[in-house]
Amino acid sequence: MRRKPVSNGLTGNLRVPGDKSISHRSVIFASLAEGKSMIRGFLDGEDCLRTVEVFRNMGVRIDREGTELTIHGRGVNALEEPVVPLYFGNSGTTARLMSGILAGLPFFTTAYGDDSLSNRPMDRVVQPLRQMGASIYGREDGKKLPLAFDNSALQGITYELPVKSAQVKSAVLLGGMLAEGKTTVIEKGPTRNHTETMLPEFGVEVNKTGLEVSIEGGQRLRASDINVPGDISSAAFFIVAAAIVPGSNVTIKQVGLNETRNGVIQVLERMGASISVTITEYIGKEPVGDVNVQSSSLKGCVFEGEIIANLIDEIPILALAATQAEGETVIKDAKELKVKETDRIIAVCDNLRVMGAEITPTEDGMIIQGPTPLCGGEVTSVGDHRIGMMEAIASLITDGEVVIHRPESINISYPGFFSDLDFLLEK
Ligand SMILES: O=C(O)C1=C[C@@H](OP(=O)(O)O)[C@@H](O)[C@H](O)C1
Ligand SMILES: C=C(OP(=O)(O)O)C(=O)O
Repeated sequence: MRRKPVSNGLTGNLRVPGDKSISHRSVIFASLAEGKSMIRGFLDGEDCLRTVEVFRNMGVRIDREGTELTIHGRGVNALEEPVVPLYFGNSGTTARLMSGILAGLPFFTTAYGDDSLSNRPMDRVVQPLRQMGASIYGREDGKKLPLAFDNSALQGITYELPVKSAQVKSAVLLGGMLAEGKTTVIEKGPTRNHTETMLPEFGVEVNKTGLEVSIEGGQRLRASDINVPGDISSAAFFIVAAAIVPGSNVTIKQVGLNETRNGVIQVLERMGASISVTITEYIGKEPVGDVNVQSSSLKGCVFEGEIIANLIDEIPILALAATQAEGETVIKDAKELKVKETDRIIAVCDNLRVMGAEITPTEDGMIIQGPTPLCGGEVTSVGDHRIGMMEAIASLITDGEVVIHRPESINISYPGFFSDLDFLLEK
């Protein structure tokens, strides 16, 4: 794909597609529940559609009309043994959350992923689930997909998370929901909290005190309708675009502003971006609102520690913002980037360097000097949706054409990305 730099800013109001984390969880919880759930604003990107397919293969009727799903749940006990291997595609969230469920189901399942997912660590969920009594087999002794889950009764555990990961927290809690007794997960620091805030909407009691979350096994889920807010991780691409392209004024409407997800806004504010946020409503426990951003000069900053988990998927696009900021930006404590769809430390640095950025990878992040004018060239998404979108936004400010290889990976989380971008560029 070829993208040309623009001479005008981005303007207008936009609703971005539904939140990916909330869409996955809506499908999982509604499929385990008894009764009919309607999910509105569902993200119809490839990753979330994998989660839908997984439950269809276990006998759940899920009707989809665009971004509206009707899920005809019949309860956990009505799930059927799939006759085919389950395919998780590129989706880490499907793989980790579903491992918690499959480990606790009374039948045999196998699961596999694409090349990228097959190289991502699964021991982080397999290990605690085995401690709960799960029979899990897999490549490299269960460190990697493909995995197989055999019928075994799970027992609740208390588990201290060795990594800051909402996927691992969720896998253990979901295993705990199907186990006997109580399961407690203790986090090293806050991570996105959608699992624990959404389960009560499906009638499941979850107790959270500080960094400890507990669930009693054997609880039944009842159907619930969910309205999915816009995904702040998708909005982040246009928020940064508007911040760095002169003459921009963009409002992202009805976007999720959950406090465990809004780090990108906090960091951009620290960098001097002109952003205003208005919370307009609460959908369930999720604050939702509008984010207005106008172009302004940015300054470099250091971001590290607790906020990293809160903006982990936004680091590629924040790195681009940093190339346009005055001075040095240092990103630390972000080693988890190495085990995403690609090694995002390397993918971000390699591709931004092609465009002339001064950026150096480190063990747990990167160091960026700015501001640097960016130039045209050939870059690749390396099959990683967030890298592809970052490159498309970078191409707005280069001095010549940018060729983006493998742009189709963007469909993983944002199928209408280019038409939304072009809409904001129309005058
Ligand atoms: O729980 C979730 O929905 C997610 C958690 C994060 O992963 P980790 O749990 O691996 O940090 C994030 O990167 C991913 O896009 C979605
Ligand atoms: C890391 C991501 O997703 P997942 O882990 O679900 O593949 C992401 O969307 O940036």
